[in-house]
Formats: sequence, C-alpha cells, structure tokens
Amino acid sequence: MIGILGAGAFGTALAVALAREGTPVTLWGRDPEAMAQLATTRLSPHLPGVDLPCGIAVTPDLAQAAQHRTLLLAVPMQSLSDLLGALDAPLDGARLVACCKGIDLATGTGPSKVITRAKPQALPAVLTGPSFAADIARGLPTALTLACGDAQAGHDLQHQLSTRSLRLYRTTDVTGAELGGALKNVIAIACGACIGAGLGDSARAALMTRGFAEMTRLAAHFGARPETLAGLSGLGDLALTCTSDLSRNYRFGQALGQGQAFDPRVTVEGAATARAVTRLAARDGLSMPISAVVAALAAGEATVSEALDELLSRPLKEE
Ligand SMILES: NC(=O)C1=CN([C@@H]2O[C@H](COP(=O)(O)OP(=O)(O)OC[C@H]3O[C@@H](n4cnc5c(N)ncnc54)[C@H](OP(=O)(O)O)[C@@H]3O)[C@@H](O)[C@H]2O)C=CC1
Ligand SMILES: O=C(CO)COP(=O)(O)O
Repeated sequence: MIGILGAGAFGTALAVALAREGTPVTLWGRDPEAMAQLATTRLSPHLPGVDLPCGIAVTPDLAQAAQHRTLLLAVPMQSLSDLLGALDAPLDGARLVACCKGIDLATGTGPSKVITRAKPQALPAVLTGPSFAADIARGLPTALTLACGDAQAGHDLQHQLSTRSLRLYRTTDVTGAELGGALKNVIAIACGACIGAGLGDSARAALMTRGFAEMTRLAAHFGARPETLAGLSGLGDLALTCTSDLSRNYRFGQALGQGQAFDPRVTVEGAATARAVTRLAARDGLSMPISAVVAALAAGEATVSEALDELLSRPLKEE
C-alpha cells in the first residue's frame, strides 16, 4: 500500500497510474469538502475525463494516510516543509518520496534535505523527470528517475512504483536528480518568455543550451554527477518543459513575454526556485545569468526587453 499526500494534478495522476495496476493507494488532500466530493464523484478537477480507479481510498485525514511505509509527497516545493510539520508521527524508517520540483526558499535546499531536516529517521527519495500529470493519468508511456541515496531502498521503490506505462530508472545521485528537476522550470520560464515575446526558436534553443550549462554548473557545485543532469531528470525534463504549452512554467513565461496577467493560483515552481538559485549563486560566487533574469522577470523587477539586454550585453567568452 502507498500513501500519496497531496491531491493536486500530480498526486492524483500517480494514484491513478498505481491503482490502475492493482496497487492500493490512500490519497490525501487537505480540503475535506474537496475530498468528500472526490470520493463521491471519483472525478478530479485536476484531471478532466479521468475516472479514479476503485483502488484509491480518498481521505482528508493526514494521520490515516501517513500510516503507510511508502509515502509520495506531491505538494508544491514551498509547501513541503509545512506538510511535513503537520505530520505528528516521526515516520521512523518510512520511505518519503518527494514528487515536487524546486528549491525551498527558506533553507536554500532541495526536497530531500527538507525531508531529512523534518523527519531525520525517515528515508528520503525523489521521483522526478519528464511527465505531465495528464499523460500519466491517461496511461501514456512515461519514463522518470527515482533517486535514493540508499541503493537497496531505491531498487525496492523503483519496483514498487513502476507500472507498464510508467517506467522508472534509478540513481543514487539525489542531488543531481532534484537539482535537474528544480532548475529546468526556471529555464522553461525563460523559454516561454522568449517565445511569448516573439524572439524566435533560435533564441529558445540558445536559452535551452546555455540554461543546461547553468543547471550542470550549479549541480556540479553541489556534488551532482554530470550524467544525472544529462538524463531524464535534467535534459529530459528540460526538453519537455521548454517546448510544451502543457507546462505551467512555460505558459507563465509566455504570459510574461506577452505582457499578460497569469492566474496566481496556478502552481509555477520556477519563480520561487529562480529566487532561491540567485541567492545561492550570490553566496557561492556562481555565474547563473539566465536564472538571475528569470528571478527579476518573475518578481516584476525587469521587463523582457531589459532581461534580453542583460543577457546579450554579457562579455563574449568561450563556450
Ligand atoms: N502537474 C504535473 O504535470 C507535474 C507536477 N510535478 C510537481 O508536483 C508538485 C505538485 O504539483 P501539482 O500536483 O501539479 O500542483 P497542483 O497545483 O495541481 O496541486 C498542488 C496540491 O498541493 C496542495 N497543497 C498546497 N499547499 C499545501 C500544503 N501546505 N499542505 C497540503 N497540501 C498543500 C494543494 O491543495 P489545495 O488544492 O487545497 O490548494 C493541491 O492539491 C510540483 O512540485 C510540481 O512541479 C511533477 C511532475 C509533473
Ligand atoms: O514537471 C513537469 C513536467 O515534467 C510539469 O511542468 P509544469 O510544472 O511546468 O507544468
């Protein structure tokens, strides 16, 4: 049995994929009314047209959902710490799999360190990589990365969470996997802004490539392996998110590029992560120019044309 904490798009999609293949799931959401409605209709507003299989038990009771030994944490990055704080049990030995992508603004760390800080007796892992919730819920083929510092536990989780259409690759490089997933959202905002402002596909290819260089630079600084960044959790997710209208980060960037408003209720992980990255880069003396302009753009502190000037006026250098 698996507990999924967070009944938004991703948590619900993972619940559907697992339950469809016979794994019983307890899906927890914080809004009792929404959970009661989900239990009755078996339809989630996050996944139109997808029926919840009967193997999913829906609950607003956090303690009940958290009884399982494997818990998928599917809330936005900036809410992860609050969610863990709301869990009274120490969760000794439980496998806590972060499904969020980002860097925690309060601590400047990724989800695995947030988990360890809150629940030192639990085992942290990360599930990340290129996948839209809608695709997973429809049973379309997807490949993700399961990262866990404990190789045996990672192997077990890989088998527990893989389905016929959801194929998990494993790694012990947790830092690389979580930084790839966090940073690709920042670059996706830049690419969305580029396309939204009519700067063209060539400029987007340049942003993706130089963005990938930034991702690799920051990740290497924190001890990640380059091959992890070149895998599903880095390059794979960068390619998906920088080129698809299904991405919220990309659409947020497009709205910035077009000078249009964007619904503040939509989860856009890259905005806070760009700020967190900019702080880390300033602290550690790293060059992260695209992240810096995305942080300024997202905060309304720069226009797209100012951001472009900033990037294009940098000194010419070796690739
Ligand atoms: N959607 C996707 O395609 C994918 C998403 N992800 C990642 O998954 C994570 C979650 O995204 P996603 O599910 O799409 O986001 P959604 O906006 O669809 O859902 C977020 C859910 O988290 C809940 N939530 C927010 N804050 C808290 C909190 N403090 N305590 C408890 N619950 C909370 C929300 O509850 P409420 O409704 O009550 O506000 C909502 O149900 C993100 O990090 C994202 O990057 C990863 C891969 C794919
Ligand atoms: O992480 C995702 C795809 O892998 C989802 O991207 P968005 O959060 O930008 O929608």
